[in-house]
Parts: sequence; C-alpha cells; structure tokens
Amino acid sequence: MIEVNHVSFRYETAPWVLKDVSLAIEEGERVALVGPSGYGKSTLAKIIAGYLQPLEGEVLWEGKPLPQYGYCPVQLVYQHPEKALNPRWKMKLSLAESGVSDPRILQELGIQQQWLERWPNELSGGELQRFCVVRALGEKTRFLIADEMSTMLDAMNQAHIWRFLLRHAAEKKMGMISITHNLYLAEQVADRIIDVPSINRIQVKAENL
Ligand SMILES: Nc1ncnc2c1ncn2[C@@H]1O[C@H](COP(=O)(O)OP(=O)(O)OP(=O)(O)O)[C@@H](O)[C@H]1O
Repeated sequence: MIEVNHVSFRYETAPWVLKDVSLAIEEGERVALVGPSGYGKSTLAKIIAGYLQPLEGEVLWEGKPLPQYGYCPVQLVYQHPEKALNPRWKMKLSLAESGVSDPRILQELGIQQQWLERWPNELSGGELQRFCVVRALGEKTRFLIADEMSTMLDAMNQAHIWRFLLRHAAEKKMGMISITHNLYLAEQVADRIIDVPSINRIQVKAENL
C-alpha cells in the first residue's frame, strides 16, 4: 500500500505546487490521477516514486519510507522517453542495466532484436517508450506510475502497450497509477479516478490553466 500523508511541495521559492495532499492506494489497485495542467500531477508522481522529497508530509510504502538504496518497488515511466534514457548507451546496455531480461516481455512489447544494437537517437519515440516500459517492469516492481506515458504514441501503439500492461499488472498483482488528461483512457485503465485539484489545496492562477 502507498500512503501519501499531508504532502506539500514547491520548487525552490516558486509558489506551492502541492499543499497538504493525502491519498492512499491499495496493493494491486489501479488509479488514475486527472486534472488540468499545473495542479502538480507530475510533481506528485515524482514524489511518490521517490525522485523528489516532499517539503512537508511523507510518502510511505507498506508503512515505511521508500528504500533509499537498491531497487525501488515504485517505478515511473514519463511522457518523454528520450529524457529517461542515457544517450551514450546503446539500447542493450540500458536494458541490461535495468535487470529486466524476460524475453516474453520484450516480445509482447514488440521490441525487435535489431533495436538493441542502436543508440536512443536511432529509434522513434514510440520505440523508445517500449524500452522505458520494459525497464520499469523488474520482478520487484509493485507499482507502476505511467505519467502521460502514451500521449506521443499513435492510437494503435497506445492500445498495444496498454493491453500488455493491464494484462501484466493483473498477472503480477502490480498496482498502477496513470496520469492522463484523457478521461476516456482513465476510465479504461483505472478502477478509481482521483481528481487532483480536489485533494490539492493550492490556488492555481487562471493564466496557468
Ligand atoms: N523542475 C521544475 N522547476 C520549477 N517549477 C516546476 C518544475 N517542474 C514543474 N514546475 C512547475 O510546477 C507546477 C506543476 O507542474 P506539474 O508538471 O507537476 O503539473 P501537471 O499537473 O503535471 O501539469 P501537466 O498536466 O501540464 O503535465 C507548474 O506550474 C510547473 O511550471
């Protein structure tokens, strides 16, 4: 179970992005975080995955803070795969570093053997995103956060990746947190939809919406 308890966050001296945010997500649950731009959905995702530390409050995983070393059971896949991969590593090295080698996952995500010999800039955004998804699916992953993961993919590739992920999540009893502006997608992939503005006590200026 993930518990977000009274979390507040701001970037340096900028206004608060998250204020007194609390939520709980059960083991294996699939939730969607929705809301307009600027309400801190991506920031919350990074805090839940341990990439950012809250300035107030805490995030607990099974009653304890996320482990600081070793494999993180909460993995995050971003909207921009090119920013998530080391440009100086061939794809096979990025894959090896993640420790995920299950050939069935590679096959189900349509990753071709020849892609492994390429550099990130020699693959399309959709092809790179498949690698980012694989990298996040280690045996110890208990929650996957998909932050606008499929926004830059065409409809067919979106459907392919989501179908695979939902099947994988059900098999492994892995929870998912999906962040999307697409309410239709949220309803398809989540059991529960959380409206972030309703749990975040910030005031967002109209020009930022
Ligand atoms: N690294 C950063 N440094 C400073 N400000 C940031 C940083 N990242 C995000 N922000 C600001 O924090 C606020 C919340 O951003 P965030 O990306 O979390 O919102 P969001 O709800 O995910 O938006 P969107 O739906 O457009 O992706 C925005 O005003 C954004 O400009």
